[in-house]
Amino acid sequence: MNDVKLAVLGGEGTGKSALTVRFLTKRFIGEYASNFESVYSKHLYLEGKQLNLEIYDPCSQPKKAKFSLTSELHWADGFVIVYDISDRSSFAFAKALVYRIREPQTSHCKSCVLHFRAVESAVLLVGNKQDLCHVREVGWEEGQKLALDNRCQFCELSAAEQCLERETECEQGKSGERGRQNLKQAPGSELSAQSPTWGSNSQTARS
Ligand SMILES: Nc1nc2c(ncn2[C@@H]2O[C@H](COP(=O)(O)OP(=O)(O)OP(=O)(O)O)[C@@H](O)[C@H]2O)c(=O)[nH]1
Repeated sequence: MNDVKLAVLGGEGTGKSALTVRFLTKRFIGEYASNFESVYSKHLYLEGKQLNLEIYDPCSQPKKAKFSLTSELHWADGFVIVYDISDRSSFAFAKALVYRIREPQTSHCKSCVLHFRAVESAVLLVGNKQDLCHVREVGWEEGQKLALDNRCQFCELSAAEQCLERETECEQGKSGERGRQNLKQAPGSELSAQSPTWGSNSQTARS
């Protein structure tokens, strides 16, 4: 079975936990305790292959050096960078994260070390809270451009609701279908959460 490690990063309150839990359980839970960072584990099938997916969901640590990302770059195979489409500052934060991951000096990242050549990490840029498109501060085109310019995938989503319904209401909400994950849970697969083996605040995972 292949192991795939994903780190979910982004500004405070952008919905990292909501998206992670929605993906894992198909449920939206409105409020989370944000004091702990967690690594969730799940078995699933993707394109006929069985995967053991580990997802790192950090807690927000405003005082932490925001863009060092050293531990994450060593640990993760790929990154999900989340911003809130109704919060422009969260887009600026996401942009800085994308630049950090893509900057040439990031040659010590896990995938580069593994392959002894400049293999890039996969990055998915997610504009969350598409249901708040009536108070949108970041255009769909801006997200798409940032992604294209930095060799990332891009989608807008709402962890809170079905995007398809919202698309009919939002002039710019054309990306929800593209953002759908084509991941299928393996029969008998298990979801579990544990503390990360690295990080500055390795404590009990939230439930
Ligand atoms: N309207 C709306 N609210 C959302 C959505 N996703 C998350 N939220 C809300 O946004 C707030 C923050 O969500 P979290 O999932 O805790 O965000 P986070 O990025 O994990 O937060 P920190 O860990 O504190 O940085 C909560 O009140 C959620 O209910 C969404 O798609 N739409």
